[in-house]
This record gives sequence, structure tokens and C-alpha cells, in this order.
Amino acid sequence: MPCGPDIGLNSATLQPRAVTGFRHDRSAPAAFEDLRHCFDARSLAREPCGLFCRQAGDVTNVLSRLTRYFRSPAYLLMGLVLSMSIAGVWLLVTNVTQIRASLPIEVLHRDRELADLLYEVSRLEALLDRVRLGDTEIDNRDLRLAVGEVRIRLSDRPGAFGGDLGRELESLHGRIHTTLAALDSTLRGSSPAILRAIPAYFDDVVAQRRALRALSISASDATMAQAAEQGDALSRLYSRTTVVIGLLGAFGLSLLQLLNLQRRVIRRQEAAEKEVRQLSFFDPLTGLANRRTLTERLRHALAVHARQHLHGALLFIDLDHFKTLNETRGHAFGDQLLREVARRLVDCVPDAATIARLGGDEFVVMLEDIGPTPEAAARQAESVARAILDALNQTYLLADDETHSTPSIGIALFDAQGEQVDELLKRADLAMYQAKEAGRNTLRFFDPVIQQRVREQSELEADLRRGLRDGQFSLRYQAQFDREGRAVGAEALVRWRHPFKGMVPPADFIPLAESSGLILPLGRWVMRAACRELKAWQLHDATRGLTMAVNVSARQFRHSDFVAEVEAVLHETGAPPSLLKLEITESLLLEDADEVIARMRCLRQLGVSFAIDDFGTGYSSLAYLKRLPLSQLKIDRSFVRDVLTDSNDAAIARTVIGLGRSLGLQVVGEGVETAEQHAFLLSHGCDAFQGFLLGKPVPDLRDALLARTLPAGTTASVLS
Ligand SMILES: Nc1nc2c(ncn2[C@@H]2O[C@@H]3COP(=O)(O)O[C@H]4[C@@H](O)[C@H](n5cnc6c(=O)[nH]c(N)nc65)O[C@@H]4COP(=O)(O)O[C@H]3[C@H]2O)c(=O)[nH]1
Repeated sequence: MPCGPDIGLNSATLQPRAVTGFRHDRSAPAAFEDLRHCFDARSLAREPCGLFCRQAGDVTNVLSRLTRYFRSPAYLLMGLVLSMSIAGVWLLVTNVTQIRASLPIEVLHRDRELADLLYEVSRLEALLDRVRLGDTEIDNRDLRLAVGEVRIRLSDRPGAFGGDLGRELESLHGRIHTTLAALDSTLRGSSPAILRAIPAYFDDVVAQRRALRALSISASDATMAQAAEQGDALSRLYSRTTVVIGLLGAFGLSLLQLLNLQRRVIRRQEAAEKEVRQLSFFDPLTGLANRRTLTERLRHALAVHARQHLHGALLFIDLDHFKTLNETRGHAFGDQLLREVARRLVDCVPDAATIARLGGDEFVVMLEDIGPTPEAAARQAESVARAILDALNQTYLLADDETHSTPSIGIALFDAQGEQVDELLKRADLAMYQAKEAGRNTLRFFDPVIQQRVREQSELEADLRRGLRDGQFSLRYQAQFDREGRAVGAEALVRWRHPFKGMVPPADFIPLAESSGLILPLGRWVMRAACRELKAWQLHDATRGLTMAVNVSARQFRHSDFVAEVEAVLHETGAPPSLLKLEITESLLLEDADEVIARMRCLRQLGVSFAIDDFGTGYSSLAYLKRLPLSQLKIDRSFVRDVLTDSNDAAIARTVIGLGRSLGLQVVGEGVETAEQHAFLLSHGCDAFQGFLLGKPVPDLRDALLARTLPAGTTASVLS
């Protein structure tokens, strides 16, 4: 059965694709319908699949509507009739105009005869003028010729025009003819006789000229009318033929145009649909399936596997150190690498697999029906994962440069247990992190024990939020004593009383609070509560002047508002800043040490002092230690615990004490449980002590100190 792209678009999309990772299908009709629904342009507009998707969806919508109109026979017919009418009218108008344009030629032709006549008459006039003026050089012969010419011109003229004008011309012609005859006979005589004949002729000629002129104009109209009549008949004939031909032509043309337009519209619609589909279901960078498609296909696969008792696997692949590579070599380089990884994945996983890119450097391969038993499926999944490890370990030649990149792969199996999509993805992701922790460039299967832990953690996180909201936290204070056994300060330690689980130790929830970011509100609460208590201590002799040490986690300290918050709390509570001591860990200096030091100095200026907690367990850079505005080092209780039994721990404890002394810092031994440990630290010059031997964390330090009896100058007794 075809798969993936068969989302009801067109047959071309039904074909298996080379790079999409869709090369096999077991889609059920339900999933098919889901995908079809997903493709709907309107639903796309509602989905957060990006502005382009929405625009493309709109375009598709408009185009598909347009195409629907063209596909409708009624609209097609209307369009045809309309375009045929327009074309017919256009052809008719063009033809009639052409016929009319040819008429003046005929008219002009006839008018030329009249013009010739007028010319001959005016020539005769000129000759007669000259005779009148006594030009004796005029030869009778010339006059005779001119008279003869005019007569010839006039000979057939009257019959040439019908109507009143024709009759008028005929009478005029008669008179001129008579005059000309008289003139002619006169011309046979002497010149003076000519002169006598001229006036009569001349009048006639003038009248004739006027008549001819009028006639000429009217004749043009008459000719025009006549020609127009002929033209109309002709145009009728033309019109019928040309309209039929025009309409047929227009019909053919319109049909062709419509077909062409429809083809273009369909082509554009298909292109837009393809683009929308590509953006909605595939990763634009690699052409692999995207998260949405993977989720759909995984949901479908889980249903099928549960129903048919099949076994499949999800492989979560993450490139090791991709972030660093991307940042140092540039994003274009990173993109190239991702494309190449996609290509290699397509090459090395079985054809039936679905390959997807979730984003960044995270890829997922889904293997379906890969074994009859979980064990067989695990073996098959492992062999595919090893093939992927091999392929992605090969050197990459990118931008003419050889690069090496490795993946970490997490594998989660699925079968008839009815796993959920998110759950399964989380499992594979978790397993991938296990692979990272195991040293990277390796694979790990999902471990249910880890999964259980993760689940508990997420429940605890939710409880932590509720605890903060419902005020389930409180502080305990553990006193610190100097070499003479006098209380010199105390450390504030947070406690969580869970409504069902009872007291939850900080070691169980502080790391979770740090990873979830809840340490910020929790830390603020601790700071305010401790400062309020510190202020209260100033009211009693037993506690006045004691320092209050508050633990500050790295995340809390790095928060941009931290300094301002501490200042505000000091101001708000009225606690003396010089008695507030912030306990930070060495790990804080691992990143951006200069910024940390600058911040410490700001707080130091307020009067706040610093102690390094758990000293010796972490970074311990002496170079930084010198630059920090510190007042105290705390020897970690793990060293104190074994100080009498482990020579290394004893050496570390001695070294820390010596270091503190040489740097002018006070050294506090933490976790002192026995008098021997206390004696050891005391003998090596430790300045202060904290531990169950001297006092456990208590809610009310004043009461605890008052209840305590200490023989002056001796070791402190244990507070219960
Ligand atoms: N075995 C033994 N333990 C002793 C002895 N004396 C003191 N302790 C325990 O040692 C821890 C000292 O605190 P820490 O090193 O700052 O270690 C603290 C600190 O890192 C963190 N923490 C506690 N409160 C806060 C807080 O308000 N904010 C932050 N950020 N961390 C806190 O939780 C850690 C554990 O705190 P706690 O469970 O209260 O554990 C406390 C204290 O109860 C002893 O003689 N023997």
C-alpha cells in the first residue's frame, strides 16, 4: 500500500519518494483521513505551521475556487457566449468601418471629372479675360480649342447626375451650349466681334461655375449616399459571412484560451498545493518528514502494532557537539552537515523506515514490524542503529573541508502495550541522553528504571510548584562555632514538608528546583526568610552578631536581578548586610568567571560576605580564588568524615586550612560528627566548626543556643 504522501492530492504524489523517508505504507483509512484533514487549507491556516503556509493555503483556496468556476459547465457556457459576442461585435465593427473607408475613393474618382471640367472652364475664362483686356496675341485658334474642350467636357454631363441637380445642370448646360455656339461663330469673325460676344458668355460661365461647384459638393453627397447604399448591401453580405467566421474563430479562440487558462490555474494550484504539503509535512532543510508527519505516522503505527501484536522501534539520533560546530563553523556549514546526515540516513536505513528531522540536530528513525518478539526487534533495531553509527562516523567533506561528527542514539521499542506517541518519543530521547552520558558516539536502549525515575521527578516538580504556592517550606539554622566553642554564626537550610511524603531532604529537591528553574522563586523565598530571621536575631543577646550563611545556587546567582534582589531584601527586612554571608560553590566559576567576580564585588560593596561551600570537591582554581572577595572556605563534609581514616582526606583538610590561612580566609570544617574529627581540625588550625557534634539544624537557634551549656574553653556539646 502506498504511504505518506497519499493524502488525496493527485496521483503524482502517490509515488514513493527517495528522500522523504516514506517508502512503505500501512496507512489505515483513519490516518489517511487525518492527513487529508491536515492538508485542508483552512485547517492549515489555523495550525501554527508558519506564515508561508497560511499564505500558500490562501492562494490554494483562491485558485481552487477559481478552478471550480471554470469547471462548472454553466460558467463555461456563459464565458463562451460572452467572449463570442464580444469577438463578433468587434469583427462587425471592423468590417463595416473598412467598407465605409473604401467609399470616398469612388466619390473622389467621380469628382475628378467635375474638377477637370472646372479647370477647362477656368482656362477659357482666363483666355477670355486676356481677350477682354485687349491681348491681341490671343489666337482665335486657342480660343476655339478651349471652347471645344469645354463643350466636350460638358457634352454628356447633364445625364450623369439624377434628381434636381441633374436637371439644373442640364438647363445650365443648354444655355452655355448656346453661348458657346455663339462664341464659336463669333470666333470665326474678327477680334472686335469676339469682344462683343464675351460678356454674354462670361455671365453664363460664372453661373455655370457656381452651379458646377454646388453640383460638385452635392454630387459628392449623392455619390456618397449611392455608394453607402451599395456599401450597406455589401457590408450586410460581409457581415453575415464575417460574423459567422468571426464567431467561429472567436469560439475556437475562446475555447483555446479557456483551456489554456484552466491548465495554468490547475498547474499553479498544484504547485501551491505541493508547496503547502512540503512545508506542512516535510522538513524544508533536508526533505525528510517533519515532527508533525512523524507524529501522525507513529500514532498510526502504534495502533497497528497494538492491534496486530507487532514489534517496532524508535531511534532517536542526536549529533554530538553539533551546537559547538554550528557556532564555530557557521550556520551554513551546520545546514550542509544536516543535509548530508539526512542523505546518509536515507542510504543506510531499511526502505520501510520513516526518517524524520524534529529540528536542530535531532533525527528520528521509525522501524515498523521488525521482529516477532521484543528480543528479535531489539536485535534488529540495534543492527540498524549500528549501521547509522557507522555511516555518520564517516568523514564529511563539507566546504572543501574534512569534518568529523558522531551521533548518540537512543532506542525505544514499541509493541502491543499501547504506548503513546509522546511517551515513546520521550523514552527514545531519554535513552539518547543515556548514550551521551555513556561517552557519546554510542547507542543505548531505553531503561524502564530510568523512566520511572523521570516520571517521579516530573511529579515532584509539580509538587514543588504547589509547595511554593502553598507555603510548605521552612528554614532550619545550623550553628557554627569558633575554636573556643562560641557560636559565631549559622547556616540557613531549607526544609520541605510535603503533605503526603513528609519531610523531603534538600538533596532530593534542590537539584530538581535548579533544573526546572524553580530555584529562582525558592531562592528568593529563602533569602527573604533568612534576612528576616537575621534581623530578629539582633534583638536577643544569644543570637546578636551571629552571621547568617545562605546557600545560593549557581543559577540563582547568575540571574541578572540577583544583586538588586539581595539589596532589596536587605532594605526591606532591615537585616545588617555585614552579617549576611552567601555560600556559593566552586562550580559557579566554571562559566563567565569575570561576570561572577564583578557581581560578587557589587555585593561585597553592600557589606555582604562570601564563603565557598564544599571546598575541594570542584574546580578549586587558585588563580580565581585569589581574585574573589571571599571571607571563608568550608571544608566539605566528605573530607571531614574520613579525615581520621583516609590519609588523602586528611591531607586535603590540612591543605585547605593552610591555603585559607595563607590567603587570609577563615576556614570552617563542615559535617563534624565526632570529637576526634573536631580535635583533628582544631589541631591543624581550623577556625570554625559546623556539624551534628555541635548542633543539628534547628528551627529556633536562639532557644537551641540558650538550652545549650558549654564549659568555657572546651569542645562544644551536641545539640539535639
Ligand atoms: N551527615 C552529616 N550532615 C551534616 C552534618 N552537619 C550538617 N550536615 C548537613 O550538611 C548539609 C550542609 O549544607 P550544605 O553543604 O550547604 O548542603 C546543602 C545545600 O547544598 C543544599 N541546601 C540546603 N538548603 C539550601 C538552600 O536554602 N538553598 C540552596 N541553594 N541549597 C540549599 O542542600 C544541601 C543539603 O542540605 P541538608 O540536607 O540540610 O544538609 C546540610 C546539613 O544538614 C553532619 O555532621 N553530618
